[in-house]
Amino acid sequence: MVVNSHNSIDLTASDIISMSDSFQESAILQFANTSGLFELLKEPVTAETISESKGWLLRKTTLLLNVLTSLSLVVKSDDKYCNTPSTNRVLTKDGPGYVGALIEHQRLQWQLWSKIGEVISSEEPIEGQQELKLKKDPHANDAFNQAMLQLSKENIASIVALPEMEGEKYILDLAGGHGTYLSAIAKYNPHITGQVWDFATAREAAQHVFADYGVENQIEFREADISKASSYESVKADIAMLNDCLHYFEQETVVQILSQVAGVLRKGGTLLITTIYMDRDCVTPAAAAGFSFYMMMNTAHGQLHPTPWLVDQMENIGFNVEVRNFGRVGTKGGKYVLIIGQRK
Ligand SMILES: C[S@@+](CC[C@H](N)C(=O)[O-])C[C@H]1O[C@@H](n2cnc3c(N)ncnc32)[C@H](O)[C@@H]1O
Repeated sequence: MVVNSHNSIDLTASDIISMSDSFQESAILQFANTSGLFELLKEPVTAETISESKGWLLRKTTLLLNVLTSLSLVVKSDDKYCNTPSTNRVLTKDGPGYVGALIEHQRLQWQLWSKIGEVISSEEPIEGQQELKLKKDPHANDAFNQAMLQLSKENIASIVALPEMEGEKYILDLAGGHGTYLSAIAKYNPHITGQVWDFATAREAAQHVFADYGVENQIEFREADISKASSYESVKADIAMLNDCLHYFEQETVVQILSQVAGVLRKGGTLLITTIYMDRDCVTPAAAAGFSFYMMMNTAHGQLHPTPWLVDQMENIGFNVEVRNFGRVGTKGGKYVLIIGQRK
């Protein structure tokens, strides 16, 4: 790999072949996750034990365990295999950073990703995209909501700690899905009330989360489309959140949503947006361009919006805006930001 004078990378043939091969690693990881293999590898065990407990052929089970070892997901010592500490943390159900639902959500996208040509030619949602799939596939819907919940966990403490969360406030968690942000805020401050707005497909997950946090008396779920002006009629709020959701919409709709949200916020009210950061060039950081394409694949109107463009729109609408780095820096230079808008 050579970095040339324009900072683009001159890939070698071997880089390109690795790029093409990388689907194999995804498939292996996703199969191990969905089959429950990592739950069996919390303690050192032989390939025979795994093969018997799963009903898999011993020779092929051994090959799977060896390749998982080569991928650093498992360690092999003598004849026994065992999860690495990071696999225990991230890929077993009682691990503190468990993301198994997210990996399952990715696994369920194999068929969709074989249809890039169809997606790129269609204005309408196609089979396998979220608009059609989540309504009719309870397993996919559950994996999606749990995946989003798992991803939000890293951000919750920073949102709860914002000074804006003090006092008696009415908060809207727009496209709030599982409702974890608002539940955590309401648990921290019993004077908080509010609503989580999302589609019917998120209701059950959100109601479980409200009960887990013990905040059912403070907040409620409302089935509402955040892109429709009618959803905002007669609504007033002190704080609105648009966390990780503006990438479901084309630019024109984003501007409408921001204006509608500005219209419901009281003077001095706050709009919070968490998002993956993207530069104006729509290419950097590389992780952002990848995520933008991922949203195009998963939804009919999805794409990530450049963060400076979002800030411009908010300022035009009448917000004082601040952008803070937020959460950890991801792979391929990816980073997360919290955009805070104060209504003038
Ligand atoms: C990536 S999830 C984010 C959930 C939550 N805000 C978070 O940050 O974890 C995006 C959510 O937007 C919801 N959504 C997408 N389009 C919507 C719309 N037009 N109206 C309401 N919710 C919508 C989806 O159903 C999904 O729950």
